[in-house]
Amino acid sequence: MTEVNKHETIAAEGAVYYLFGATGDLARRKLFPALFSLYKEGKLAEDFAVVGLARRPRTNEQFRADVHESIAEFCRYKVEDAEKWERFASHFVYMSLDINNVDGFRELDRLSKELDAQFGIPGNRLFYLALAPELFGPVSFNLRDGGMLDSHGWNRLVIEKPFGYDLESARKLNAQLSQVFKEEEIYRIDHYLGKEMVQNIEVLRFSNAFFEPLWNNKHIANVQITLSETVGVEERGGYYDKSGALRDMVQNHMMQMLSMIAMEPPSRLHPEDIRDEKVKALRSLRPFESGEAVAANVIRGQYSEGESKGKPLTGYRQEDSVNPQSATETYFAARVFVDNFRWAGVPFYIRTGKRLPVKTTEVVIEFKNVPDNILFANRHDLAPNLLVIRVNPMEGIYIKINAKKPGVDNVVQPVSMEFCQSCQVGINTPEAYERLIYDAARGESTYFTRWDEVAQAWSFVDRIADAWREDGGASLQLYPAGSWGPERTDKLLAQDGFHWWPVNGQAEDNVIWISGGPK
Ligand SMILES: NC(=O)C1=CN([C@@H]2O[C@H](COP(=O)(O)OP(=O)(O)OC[C@H]3O[C@@H](n4cnc5c(N)ncnc54)[C@H](OP(=O)(O)O)[C@@H]3O)[C@@H](O)[C@H]2O)C=CC1
Ligand SMILES: O=C1O[C@H](COP(=O)(O)O)[C@@H](O)[C@H](O)[C@H]1O
Repeated sequence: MTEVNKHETIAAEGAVYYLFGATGDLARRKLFPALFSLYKEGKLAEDFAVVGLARRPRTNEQFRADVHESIAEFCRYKVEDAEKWERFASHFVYMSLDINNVDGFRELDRLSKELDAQFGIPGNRLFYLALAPELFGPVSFNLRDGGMLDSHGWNRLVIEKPFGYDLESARKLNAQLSQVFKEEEIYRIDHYLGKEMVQNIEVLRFSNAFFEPLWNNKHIANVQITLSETVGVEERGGYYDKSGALRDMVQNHMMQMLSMIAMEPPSRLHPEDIRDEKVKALRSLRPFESGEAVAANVIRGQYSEGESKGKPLTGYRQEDSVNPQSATETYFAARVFVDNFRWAGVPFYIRTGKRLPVKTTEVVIEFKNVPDNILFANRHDLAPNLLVIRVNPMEGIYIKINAKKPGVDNVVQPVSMEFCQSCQVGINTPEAYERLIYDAARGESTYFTRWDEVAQAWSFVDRIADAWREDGGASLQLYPAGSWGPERTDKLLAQDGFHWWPVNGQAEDNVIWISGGPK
């Protein structure tokens, strides 16, 4: 085991995990594999049970076979042998239940008591809602009315995104959940917060003398956040066409990453102190006060037909379950400002889109240049220092610095030094959902979004959505699938004298890599 991976394993307290939506896509691709990984690593001991819940009928055996199939396909650990599998699978049971029928919840309570007794579980209950958002309210009411919240242990509600469609609907949803659960019992998932390198942002900032003193507008020229995807809308057109990139990626993942880069250091490492600082950063975002401000700073794109690696790609409007006249954005870019003492005047450029050339999530911190120095032959074209945080799929950081080119000419050349975390511990290790389920089971809420964060992010995003609604689609720009989005995105930075830095390790040719170079 490498240094990076050395840690003490503490099993979460025993609990029953209620997986609502157990026959769905998220459970199959993410949740079953995450539970298996936690079990393999000893983070789930033997005192747990998983109850799969959905309407369609399944026997326990069929359910366990589904779980096995999902693990074989998606889990980073493999099932070793039949005996070990049987032991793990014996913790899984299935119950057919319609969320709208309270009687089913009473029966679930009876089953829960049997499971508590069978596995020695002290009445702790974790409800994971992998369901369409309109079911979050009804399921909460029926959990309460069906007597599911009256056991001796704790109750926790884990809910998937999207948390509402706008601020108003999010408020309504929150009001429903608050009738049943206290804020500290609600764990709102943003899976980006479960990613290793997103969590690493705080560590890099606050534990390095190299970075901490420079983390402000005196030394940072701009910040660039890219969340690019090569996939199109795939089979999720029904959901995505109503959502678009703004609601699907910006309101949650992008705002969370931005708040972690911009936040002040918390005075204590307590979840509430950290979340207080994040919400303060979100509150400092300069709101777009008019349609003109949105038009000048925000780019809204949609992919049209294009190609990638010689393969033709269809346009968004030709995708299944998408309105052929859709004005939904599959691309978003913006220049935003955090109007506080630390960040005044520093542009944050953010972009996300589907059908872009590479799958990558990266943050680039571009530092201001040093004053002109007469000693250097090429002093007028020194490259700025960069700190690049690679979040996904490759994890790690690299910094770009300037060094003397060997020889007598006093020429300065850019060199990069890299810490490649993926090279040490593998790609996407551990998966975000593992960390988040484990945290929820331990009552650790730092990497879940608190209501005021969600509300603040919606109020920022709603102004953009309002402006777009008013312009009736006029601001939508098409970009060929497989390209880097509408051309205007480059102009947004050029106006300020900047450009997007290459992502996905596509560093410029003239950079020398001190540690092997990007993978
Ligand atoms: N899939 C993904 O990658 C991601 C999903 N999410 C979010 O996770 C949630 C679930 O998504 P996903 O798994 O893709 O959705 P699916 O449509 O694949 O699954 C929905 C699940 O809900 C169950 N269900 C629907 N209605 C009822 C009902 N009345 N009573 C009981 N169960 C019901 C369905 O089972 P049955 O029909 O048998 O009742 C099914 O198991 C959504 O909020 C989504 O936004 C978030 C990020 C990524
Ligand atoms: O939440 C979502 O995230 C995924 C991208 O997640 P990543 O971990 O693969 O970067 C995105 O494809 C999806 O549309 C969105 O709902």
